Amino acid sequence: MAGFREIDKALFPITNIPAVVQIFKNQLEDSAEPDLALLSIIVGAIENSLTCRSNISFQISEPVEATSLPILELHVIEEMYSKFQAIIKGAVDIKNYSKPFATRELVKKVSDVIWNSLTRSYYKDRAHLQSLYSYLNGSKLDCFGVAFAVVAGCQVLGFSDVHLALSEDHAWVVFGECSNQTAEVTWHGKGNEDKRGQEIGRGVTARSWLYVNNKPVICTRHMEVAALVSAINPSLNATHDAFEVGLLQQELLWLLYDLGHLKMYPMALGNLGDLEEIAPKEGRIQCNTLFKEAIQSARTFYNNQHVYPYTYQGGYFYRHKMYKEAFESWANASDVIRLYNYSRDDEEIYKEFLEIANELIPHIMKVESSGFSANSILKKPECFANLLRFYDGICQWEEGSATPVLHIGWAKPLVNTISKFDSEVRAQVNIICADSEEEKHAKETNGNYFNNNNYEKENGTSTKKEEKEQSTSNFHPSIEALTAACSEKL
Ligand SMILES: CC1(C)CN=C(N2CCN(c3ncnc4sc(CC(F)F)cc34)CC2)S1
Repeated sequence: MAGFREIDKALFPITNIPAVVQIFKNQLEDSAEPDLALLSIIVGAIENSLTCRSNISFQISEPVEATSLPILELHVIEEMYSKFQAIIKGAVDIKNYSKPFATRELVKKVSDVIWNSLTRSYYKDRAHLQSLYSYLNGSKLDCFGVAFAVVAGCQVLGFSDVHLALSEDHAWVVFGECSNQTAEVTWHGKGNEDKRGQEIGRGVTARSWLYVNNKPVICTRHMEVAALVSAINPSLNATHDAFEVGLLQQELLWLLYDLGHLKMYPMALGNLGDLEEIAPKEGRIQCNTLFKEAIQSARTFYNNQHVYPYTYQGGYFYRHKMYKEAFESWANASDVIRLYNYSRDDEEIYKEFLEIANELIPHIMKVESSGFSANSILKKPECFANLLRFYDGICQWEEGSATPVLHIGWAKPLVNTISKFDSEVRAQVNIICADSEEEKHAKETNGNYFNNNNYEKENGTSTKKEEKEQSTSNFHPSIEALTAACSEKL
C-alpha cells in the first residue's frame, strides 16, 4: 500500500527543494506504490504559495535563496491528506464493489464524487488547477486534474489496476484484470458534453489526434508521479515564472529521469528539455539530446503517432535560429498529422500548426530574405523540400476529414514562402513518385528529396489513406499544382 510514512514525516517542516526531492525519492524507491495524493498535495501547496501570492512585487524584487521555499508544516499536509481520504472513503462504499479489480461502475462512481464536489462554475483554463491542493482548498480542477484525482481516489480505495492514460491533449483511465478496459472520467475542450463513464470509442474518434490513434501513454504509478510533476506550473503571470517552482520541477523530473520513469513519456522528456534550455544543469545532458530522446521514445513506443516531440524540437531550433533544422522537425511533425482525420476536438494541434505556418515560418522568411548570405536557407533545396513536406502533410490531414483545415489565411503565407526560393534552388528538389525505380535509385544515391508516405495499415482496417488511389506523386494535388506552377517559371 501507499502511504504517508514516518520516514517522510521526519522530513517536515519542509523548507527547501532537496527535502521535497527526498520525499519523492523515498516514495518512488520504496517497494510500496508511491502515494499520488500525498505527492500532489505537497507540490500543489508549494506551487500555490509561490505563484498565487498577492504581493507579486516581493517575488520579482527580492529573489530569495535559490532552494528556499515557504515553510510546509506537517500538520497542514496531514490534514489535507486525511481530508482527501475521508472524502473518497466516505462517498464510496467498497463493499458494493468486488475486488481486486476495478469495474466501470467503481471508476464512474469515483469520477462522480470528484465531479460533484467541484465548484459550480469557474474559469477551467486557469493555471494552478491541476493538483489535489487546488481540489481540497478551492474545489477547482482542470481537465487533467480531474483525471488525476480519479486515479488518486482509486489508489486510496486500494484499486491498483486503475491507471492514467494520456494523449497529447486529453486524459482518461484504463483498468481491469488485463488493463484493457478504458473509461472517460473528465471533460475535454469547451462546450462539449462530457462522456464520463463511456469507453474510448474505437470508431472514427479513436483515429483523431485527440486519441492519438489508440497510442496513448499508459502510466504506471511512477509515471503518474511524472505526470503530476510535469503538470507543475511555475508561471506567476503571463511574463514571469516563480523560479523556485521551475527549479523544483526540474529537479523532480531529473530524479524521475534517473529512475527510468520518463523513458515511455515523450512529453515529460520535452518538458525537461524546455527547463534545461532555460537553466542548464551542470553535468547533465543538453536539452537538444532530451528532445531527440522524446522523439525516439514516440517512435519506439507509440508508432510515431505523437506530434509534440517534433514541435518541442522545432521550437528549440527556431529559438536558436537553426532554421534549416526547424523546417525538418516541422516537416516530421506534419508527417505525423497527415495520417489523422481532422476533427473538431483537435483544435489544440490545429493552433500549433497554424502558428508554425502563419507566424514562425513567415518570420523566418522575413529575416532570411532581408540579409543576403550565400549560406541563406533560401539557397538550400532541402529547406524547400522540407517546407513542401510540411505543407503537404497539412493538406493531407484535411483530406477525407469532415472538418476543413485550410482557408485563405493559410494560402497567402504559403505562396509567399514558396516564392521566396529561386527557381534554380527549386529545380534541385526532385519530387519522386513512391515505389518508383527512380526512388530506389535515389535512396542509393541519397541525392534527392522525395516523399514516400507509405501509410501504415492500422489493425487491418482501411485508413483514409487506403481510399486514396495511388496518384502519380504522393504530394497533395494542391502542393503538386504549386510546385508545377513553380517549375513552369523555370
Ligand atoms: C511543444 C509544446 C507546444 C510545448 N509544450 C507542450 N505541452 C504539451 C502538453 N503537456 C503535457 N506534458 C506532460 N503530460 C501531459 S498529458 C497532457 C494531456 C492532458 F490532457 F492530460 C498534456 C501533457 C506539456 C506541455 S507541447
